[in-house]
Amino acid sequence: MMRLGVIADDFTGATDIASFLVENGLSTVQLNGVPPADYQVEAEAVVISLKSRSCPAPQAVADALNALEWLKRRSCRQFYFKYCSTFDSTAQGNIGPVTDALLAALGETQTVISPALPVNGRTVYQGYLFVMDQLLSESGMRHHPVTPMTDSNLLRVMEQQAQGRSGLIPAAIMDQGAEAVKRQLNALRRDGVRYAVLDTLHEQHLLTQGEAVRDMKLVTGGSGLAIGLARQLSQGRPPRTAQAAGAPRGGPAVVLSGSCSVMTNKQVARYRQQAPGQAIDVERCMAGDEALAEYARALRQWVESQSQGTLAPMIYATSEPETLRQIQQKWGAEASSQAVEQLFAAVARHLQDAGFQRFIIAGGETSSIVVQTLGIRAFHIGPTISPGVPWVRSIDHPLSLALKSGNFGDENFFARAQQEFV
Ligand SMILES: Nc1ncnc2c1ncn2[C@@H]1O[C@H](COP(=O)(O)OP(=O)(O)OP(=O)(O)O)[C@@H](O)[C@H]1O
Ligand SMILES: O=C(O)[C@@H](O)C(=O)CO
Repeated sequence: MMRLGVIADDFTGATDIASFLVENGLSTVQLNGVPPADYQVEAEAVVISLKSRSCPAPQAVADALNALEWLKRRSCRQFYFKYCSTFDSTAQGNIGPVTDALLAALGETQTVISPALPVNGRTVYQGYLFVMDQLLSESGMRHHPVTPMTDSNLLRVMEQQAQGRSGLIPAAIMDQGAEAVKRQLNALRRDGVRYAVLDTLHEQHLLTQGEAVRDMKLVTGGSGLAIGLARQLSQGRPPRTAQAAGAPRGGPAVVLSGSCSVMTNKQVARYRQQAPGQAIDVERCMAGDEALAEYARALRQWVESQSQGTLAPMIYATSEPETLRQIQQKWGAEASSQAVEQLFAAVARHLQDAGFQRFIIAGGETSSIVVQTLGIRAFHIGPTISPGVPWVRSIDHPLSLALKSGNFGDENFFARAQQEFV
């Protein structure tokens, strides 16, 4: 029985929520894009990952409705629209239009807005979203290159994007428990409020929210609300059974790091002291298709020659901001990042052919391109390595992957993913 269908607006965001679902007892499969109508999946929760976060609203709406249709055909009982815990949306914003379209398609008039993930420092108070100790609009997100967030008030942001009105369920009501939250949701509904923004200061608030919305047809949020909801749907079942299908295989492993985030830079620096590493030479990626193919073959040979140690060899494009700035100035940001992605794709394909079975990958775009290249359409979600980063096991191929969002994980992530789980 499919209890929950999640429509996620990006790839590592999908893996993030899937990880919280299994950790709270629901067996979960992630699908990369909407599969054909006859594709069979056995799981209590299904997460469909889209690439719609920075799309224009009409495209994002069409993708979300397509995913909804697939889930509805499987008699899915409840639906969850997953967006970023920092509410990333363009100036034209597609979170509002997608929410409106899903509500209309399900014949519903109200949903909740809950992006919070306190374990990663995202909280909501009086409807304002905080990143650690800063308002969203005063955090680094105000400079985001694609989705700069200059307003932290979620009621306002929603009303600017969507057709209906927003209302708030404040922390004081959240503290009173699920029955009080349900009463407030009903009161807001009577007042014609379509989007109820949920204050969230800590995990207990997420558990209260899960109980309050367990019968709501459509919920929306980051991955935190999934903690509360999964606890309800699994009735508190321990995670071990749900995670079993995604447990990592043994076999040769490699680390591919394509993120330049602050945390990934720290992780790469630490791992270089523990295992063999090879930095990517961007110039060789930019020298045309043949040179790139030749470079990928050379890297395959290097990885194979290094894979006798206890920890997997690493290939990394990860660079400090100043180095990256120089690369981008010389080659162009778009062209250099695409060439690096192509190189990772080619190397991953070679290593798959060479029998590598575990890929540890850093960066959302990098993960997405590698998964696509390896021909992975769906995977079971396994045990959590760090909050929001699980091991996953492909359904279509004998492969296990750890797909890390740029800023997620601790400094020792790459080594821990291998030492503590296989
Ligand atoms: N040295 C480099 N020179 C040029 N481009 C690079 C370099 N290193 C990485 N890139 C590119 O930067 C982009 C990083 O995006 P990616 O989504 O993989 O990481 P991220 O943004 O840190 O992760 P997330 O999206 O999970 O936050 C990729 O397109 C990658 O190819
Ligand atoms: O919610 C988050 O912060 C993450 O799942 C994410 O979406 C990162 O892209």
